Amino acid sequence: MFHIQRGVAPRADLAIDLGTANTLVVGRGAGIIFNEPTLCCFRAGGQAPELVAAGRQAQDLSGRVAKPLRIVRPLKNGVLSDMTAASALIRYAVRRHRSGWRLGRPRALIGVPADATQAERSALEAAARDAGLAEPRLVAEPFVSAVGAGLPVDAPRGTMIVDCGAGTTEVAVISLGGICVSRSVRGGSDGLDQAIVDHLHLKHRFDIGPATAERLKRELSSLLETGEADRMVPVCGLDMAEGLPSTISVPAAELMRIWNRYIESIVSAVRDALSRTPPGLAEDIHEDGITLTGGAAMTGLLARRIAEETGLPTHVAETPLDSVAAGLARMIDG
Ligand SMILES: Nc1ncnc2c1ncn2[C@@H]1O[C@H](COP(=O)(O)OP(=O)(O)OP(=O)(O)O)[C@@H](O)[C@H]1O
Repeated sequence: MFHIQRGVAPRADLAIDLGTANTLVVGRGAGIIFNEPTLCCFRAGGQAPELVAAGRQAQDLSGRVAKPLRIVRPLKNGVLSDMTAASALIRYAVRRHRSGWRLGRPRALIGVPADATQAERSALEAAARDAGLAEPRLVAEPFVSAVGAGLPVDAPRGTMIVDCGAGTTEVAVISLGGICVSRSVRGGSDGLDQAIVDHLHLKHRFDIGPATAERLKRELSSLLETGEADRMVPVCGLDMAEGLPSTISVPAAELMRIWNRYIESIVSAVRDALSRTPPGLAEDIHEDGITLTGGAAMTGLLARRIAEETGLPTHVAETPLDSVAAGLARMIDG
């Protein structure tokens, strides 16, 4: 069982939800003080790469830079893939609010996937220290998002949370302040973007950029949710045969297969977690249902399909994108 370390949280000055797609920083007593994409833009050359932009400014440059500039995603599948970029982003995210803390390095609470390996945890702690934070403490993200969603995590009652992020989907059964069962699917909603890019490239010989893939994914998710799969979706990009910018129309139904694969992997993780849940806690989940958090839960499609496949009531948290940050805020505010 993953138990939260009591007494650690109230001592933190700030808390960080370093997500694959979005990074949020919460200040003690100040709420969310930073909420921007997890992206950096570096200029190569010299001894070390120079940070040119981070967060929203880096996103504005994404898909539009050429050498010596390079867009870097510090995380992949929920865990650090580039220490230098992660540490630069953390430093950037907390810099404006440094004056709010008393002298010294701020102490931080940081969310981490429940199944992160020791090496992945150590890398995150090292990046945080390198960014000027003291005593970084890690907490399991599904637990924190359950706190943020207002679930009764301390009660002697089984609660199931599915945190649907960009890089990882985490399923957890929580009771008495700890995680009893957890399952992870490495590869979250961002995998859909890449699958859409690959599909258009292979089937239509048509290339699109990351911003178009993200927009297309959201548009498709709402069409599929409202049962409008027969609609044609205009896609703007580069026609590879002609070598010219162009617009094509693709039936939403054609991309349904991509969604199905993603949803099936989540449903199978939920089923697996349920099958390993002690019967008493499973009965509680049968009564209370499943709660979804994370940005990918924004589409009702996911909740509907999980409810259909498990027969359990499935709810989306009130502000799914901010659940981890809301949980971190509650923990550091004591
Ligand atoms: N309306 C929507 N429909 C579908 N997907 C959405 C919608 N809104 C946001 N998303 C997706 O949610 C993801 C971002 O969610 P979130 O911020 O919870 O992830 P993260 O915390 O950065 O990732 P992780 O926890 O996996 O490291 C992105 O992949 C984004 O495309």
